Amino acid sequence: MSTFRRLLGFLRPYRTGVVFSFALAAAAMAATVAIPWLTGRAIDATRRGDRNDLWMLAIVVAVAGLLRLALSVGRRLVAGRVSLGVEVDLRQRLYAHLQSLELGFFDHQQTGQLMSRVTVDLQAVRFFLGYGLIFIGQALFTIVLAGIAMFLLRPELAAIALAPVPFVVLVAFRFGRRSRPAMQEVQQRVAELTAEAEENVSGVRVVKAFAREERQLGRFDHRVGRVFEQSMIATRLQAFYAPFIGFLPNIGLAAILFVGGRAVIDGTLTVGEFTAFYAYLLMLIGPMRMLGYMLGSAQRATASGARIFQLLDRAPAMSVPENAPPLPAGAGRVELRGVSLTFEGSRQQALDDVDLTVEAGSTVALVGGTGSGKTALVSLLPRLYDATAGEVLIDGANVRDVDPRSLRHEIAVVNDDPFLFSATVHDNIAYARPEATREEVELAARRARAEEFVGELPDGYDTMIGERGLTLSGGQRQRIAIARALLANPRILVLDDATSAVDASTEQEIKEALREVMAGRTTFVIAHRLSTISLADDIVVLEHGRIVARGGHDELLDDNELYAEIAEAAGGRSMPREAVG
Ligand SMILES: Nc1ncnc2c1ncn2[C@@H]1O[C@H](COP(=O)(O)OP(=O)(O)OP(=O)(O)O)[C@@H](O)[C@H]1O
Repeated sequence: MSTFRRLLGFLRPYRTGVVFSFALAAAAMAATVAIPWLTGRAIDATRRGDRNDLWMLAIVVAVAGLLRLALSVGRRLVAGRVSLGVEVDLRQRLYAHLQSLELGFFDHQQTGQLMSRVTVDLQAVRFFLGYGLIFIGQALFTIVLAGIAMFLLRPELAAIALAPVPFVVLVAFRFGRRSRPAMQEVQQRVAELTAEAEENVSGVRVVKAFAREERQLGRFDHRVGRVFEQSMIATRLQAFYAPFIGFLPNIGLAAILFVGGRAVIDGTLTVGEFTAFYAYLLMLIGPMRMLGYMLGSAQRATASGARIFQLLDRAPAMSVPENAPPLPAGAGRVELRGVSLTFEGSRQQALDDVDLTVEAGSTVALVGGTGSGKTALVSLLPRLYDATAGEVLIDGANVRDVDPRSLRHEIAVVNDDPFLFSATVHDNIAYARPEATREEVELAARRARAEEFVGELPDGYDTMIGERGLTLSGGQRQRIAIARALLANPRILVLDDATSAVDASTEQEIKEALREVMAGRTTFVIAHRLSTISLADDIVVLEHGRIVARGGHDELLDDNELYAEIAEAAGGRSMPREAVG
């Protein structure tokens, strides 16, 4: 189905509004078209010296004007409602669709590109659907009505006056064909510009830290230049075609002056009729210009629509069986059977034939060099990614067969660079359980050793945290994230480098608190410090996506060279005391 027809589909819920605004527009135009005819009769009445008729006609013209005013106000109100309604629907649909897409999709997207689609492209579409279409309808209607009025007045003159119309259609068609690809490229470049701006703002710390403002400015200027160049191409097309469409009726005007003027001299046409005719022709110029302009906006909307549909047509890759049951009750036993994972767009396997069973309630540490697949492994548990091969089972249920919401409810992940929302500390901690009481939130914060610094914030738990929590230190953010995970009260807890940014003594405190929380939960710990690894009963060593060893610290030190190396780098060969026993 063509993009244009699909766009029209968005108007379906507003059928009544659309029909109504077209009807109002048509009635307003009928009143407008009546005015030149009435004017013509008034001029003839003047020539006859008929004061009564003149008086009557003046009143009727005023009434027609008032009618037109009322109808136009009504039309604008109804059309505005349709336009804004389409905007709301489109926004909600796009946003709901984005939410339904799997994490892997976002790995390959630039935030700015997505933002541009949900803002710039959406505006173009809603403007056209809400107003543009009605303007086009109104313009066509005026041309048809004025044409009929002219034919009724004088068919042969009308034929001359309307002769340019087929050319107008032809020119408009050519304009459309040339301008659509140009507009599509403009929209694409605007999206690139938005992406650049977004990265500059998000990455402002790095930009400042390396004093690279000028380089960023240079890149931004380059993008701005690209938008300018392409917009100029589109503008040149519009600059030529739109006035040209408006110019064509002027030819008719000249012809009518000549032919009609002669008819008046010959006495076969009254001055009033001639004036009315002339007024009709003038009346055509506006709508024809409007047609040219609106056809441009139709091209823009179609280009934008294509970009929006590209997004809407991207089906979620992660399928969930219909009526999938919730995760069955259990204590959090995890089993990976022959699991492999290759990320989209990657040639290398992140996990290669991994078999791993973690008994309920136990704590396992994953260690390995960077890129060895630790994060990849734990991201399979809440089904953030699907394994390319093999099965992931939690309490005996394949994660692919259960409702992902219930699954994710039971698994909390804390990583090294947690994302916090622009909201209060309380709301950030209570993110997974907004109904949690203040006491529960405070208890979670106490356990995560966040209580003290939260108490020092200006409004305590009600302090607003800046975007992404950037007003807090890395260690503070991690503690809020741990509190958030603890409050969720999950069956399985994943701490992926979750204490990497806190100092050793705070980590020690968090660890003690975690011991208490970890009791009765299955916990995965990814850490580079031996002191954190010591939280685990059991250590799994990963290398190039494969499990190469598993066991206790001492055992692995003796048996596994890679582990011995990692342990050495992580703080020495001997385990901290509290880990023993
Ligand atoms: N979203 C992704 N898309 C494509 N490739 C990815 C993605 N995430 C990770 N990878 C790749 O998969 C491999 C395993 O990555 P993973 O993040 O699991 O490593 P890790 O062991 O957690 O490392 P680190 O200790 O540095 O965090 C790496 O080669 C990485 O480049």
